[in-house]
Amino acid sequence: MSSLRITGGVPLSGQVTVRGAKNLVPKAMVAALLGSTPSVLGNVPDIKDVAVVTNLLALHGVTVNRDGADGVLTLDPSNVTQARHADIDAHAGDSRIPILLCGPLLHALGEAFIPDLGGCRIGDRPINYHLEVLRNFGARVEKLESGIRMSAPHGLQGAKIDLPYPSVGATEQVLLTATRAEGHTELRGAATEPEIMDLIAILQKMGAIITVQTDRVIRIEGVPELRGYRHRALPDRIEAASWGSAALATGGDILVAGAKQADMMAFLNTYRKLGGGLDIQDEGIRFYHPGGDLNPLIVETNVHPGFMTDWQQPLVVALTQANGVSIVHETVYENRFGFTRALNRMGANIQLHRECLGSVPCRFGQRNFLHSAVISGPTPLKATDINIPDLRGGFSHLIAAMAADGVSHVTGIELIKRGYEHFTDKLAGLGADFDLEDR
Ligand SMILES: CC(=O)N[C@H]1[C@@H](OP(=O)(O)OP(=O)(O)OC[C@H]2O[C@@H](n3ccc(=O)[nH]c3=O)[C@H](O)[C@@H]2O)O[C@H](CO)[C@@H](O)[C@@H]1O
Ligand SMILES: C=C(OP(=O)(O)O)C(=O)O
Repeated sequence: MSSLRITGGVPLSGQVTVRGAKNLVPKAMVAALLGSTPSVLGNVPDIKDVAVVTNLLALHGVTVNRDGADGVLTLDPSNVTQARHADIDAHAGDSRIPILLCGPLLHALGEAFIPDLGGCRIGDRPINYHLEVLRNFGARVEKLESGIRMSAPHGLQGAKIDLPYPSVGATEQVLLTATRAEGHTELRGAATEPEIMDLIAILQKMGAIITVQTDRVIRIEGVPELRGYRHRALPDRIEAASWGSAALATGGDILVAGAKQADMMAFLNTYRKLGGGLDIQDEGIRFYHPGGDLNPLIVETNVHPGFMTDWQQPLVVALTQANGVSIVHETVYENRFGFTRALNRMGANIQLHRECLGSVPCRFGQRNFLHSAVISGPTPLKATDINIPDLRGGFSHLIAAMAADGVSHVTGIELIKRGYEHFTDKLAGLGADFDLEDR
């Protein structure tokens, strides 16, 4: 397990490049299973979640060839086969993606098995919406000791589905199942994140008929066959925002090449109100600390087009340096503030509350979840030893260590490789002072 010894106090300055979005690329890879011919996906980052899905697809007979330099994947689904449960379980890693293989495998093989899911430990993260959706399409769902087995002996039929919450994964579940189902599907309460729209674009390239209406309604007309696609994945708006937060927290200046303004509007507004400097260009976005005080803010996470939940953890580190009291109301996950314990050990002043401290409708009020944070600043941060808890909390710990006075020892950095491509190379390129230790 690798660890980092980070000497803080160095402003991060320079340029990084973000490539394909962690929250789109693995789904696009799964979509290739629906095609009768090979697909080609470009702008693919070298991250662990892509490696996990590559292995899972290979277990099911899909050949995945990668042109490493350009990040181009060629996926050939012509020999799809059922994989052994034990093999799937061993390769599922800490990814959320296996659940999305169900629809395509049910179409291709009439059966599917998914292991218990991984992903960031930021709440219970049930899959009840997914299972309900698949039952609505006609799948039989059986809970096993090690996961869930599904079958669709009579194929899959279009359905009317109303999601209780605009779940990204459940929306993807519907899209990946309905496009080849018999008949029409109407989805109400759909998520509309940029990554969802990019997946819809991919499916349309394959021959799917998908209409995105107003008020989160999506209609899909099932077709008997889909063909392979050629697509360049949209950039990772979460990694871009993470580097922006790092620039502010360390007093630096980072040009994020590839960052796409249209996907980050809510983040950019918040960044500007916080007092961060922005230079929005066609090829990327420059994030910088302009000097002077940072302004305290009230930030409420929400589904798109609101402030994305994955943006909040790195931004909280910058809020610890704002001149006053800030509030973050996390309305998407019930347990996403565990990472603040390490920040408080470093000298931050973050108090967690069970109340909804904001006006965004939230499922967690009065349910004993510490899902609102009150952050008092500015507080100088002191170096400490940190073990990374999850992907975004881990990146926030890296930012804090780089902003802190002294030498921090950060372990468990493998988790960060799930969603940040070559992040130690990028940190070195930005002037960070650290040593990588392999244990
Ligand atoms: C791999 C990937 O794309 N991950 C993203 C995806 O996660 P993921 O798709 O897992 O997130 P969802 O949008 O489904 O989850 C949102 C909320 O719905 C709840 N829920 C979800 C499904 C379900 O069956 N039952 C249920 O109750 C979750 O517990 C959570 O409280 O969207 C999240 C919200 O933008 C992001 O933070 C994740 O980075
Ligand atoms: C929660 C996240 O990822 P996942 O859903 O893959 O755990 C994230 O990217 O912040």
